[in-house]
Amino acid sequence: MAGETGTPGAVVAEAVGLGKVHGSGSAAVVALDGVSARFRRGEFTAVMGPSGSGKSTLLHCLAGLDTPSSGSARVGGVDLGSLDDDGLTALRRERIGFVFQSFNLLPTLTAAENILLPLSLGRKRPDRAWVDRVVEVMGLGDRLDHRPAELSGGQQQRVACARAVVTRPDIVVADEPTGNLDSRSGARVLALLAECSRQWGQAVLMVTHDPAAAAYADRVLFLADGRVVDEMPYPTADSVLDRMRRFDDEQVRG
Ligand SMILES: Nc1ncnc2c1ncn2[C@@H]1O[C@H](COP(=O)(O)OP(=O)(O)OP(=O)(O)O)[C@@H](O)[C@H]1O
Repeated sequence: MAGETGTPGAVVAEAVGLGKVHGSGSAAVVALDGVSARFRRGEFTAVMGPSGSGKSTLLHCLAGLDTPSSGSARVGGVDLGSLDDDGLTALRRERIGFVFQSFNLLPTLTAAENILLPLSLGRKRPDRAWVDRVVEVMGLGDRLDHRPAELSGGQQQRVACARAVVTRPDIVVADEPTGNLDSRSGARVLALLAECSRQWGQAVLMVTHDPAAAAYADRVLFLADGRVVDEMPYPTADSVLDRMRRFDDEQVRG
């Protein structure tokens, strides 16, 4: 399986006709309505769209954190729906890295212990050179012994990023990773995500509302009402902003 997903440009994650309905009866909300998309090794994808368009739900389904109502989510050729709880936990730990807006660090552990946590949970030996490189790119060398409460928001998010990539997962999913950060910390996090895809060959999937953040990606998928409505390769902040304005105009006219 590692060989299959190790080739540059290989599809490492895929949404196939993904549908998700939250709730039931009169309270049912269609969050995803048949989303199909492929995510390749070395490709950084930003997911954008209005509030409630299904961005987080798509990320959660692809990361095995939510179960689709129809269609399938695949990572490394494995249909997540075919796995039992233990299989899903192992796949998430080994193949998927997560970065959330809320950091989700363990408060009693130091930065170094938080970064190495996925390896210790998987009983894997750290690759020292790799860990050092991640820590260097994140600029965390002098903060490793600090606990989360002793770190700034930007530093905490960089620890969360380092933790997400320390196992060299096939895919890194980031849900508004810069939403709570000042622009300098945000730029650092985005630079790491870009390096993950360009230098280290991971597929990176990031939800953002910020055109400047999306400009770090190789392409943007635009969602509306639970569907992929457009895709933009080689985005710039201006081209993304322009596209978003046209969506707004279309909605007003429609
Ligand atoms: N657990 C849930 N129960 C019920 N409805 C939900 C649940 N999670 C999401 N939804 C609904 O599904 C739709 C899609 O939500 P989702 O969070 O995926 O959108 P989003 O594009 O990420 O939004 P935002 O940009 O505001 O974060 C929304 O209408 C939302 O209210």
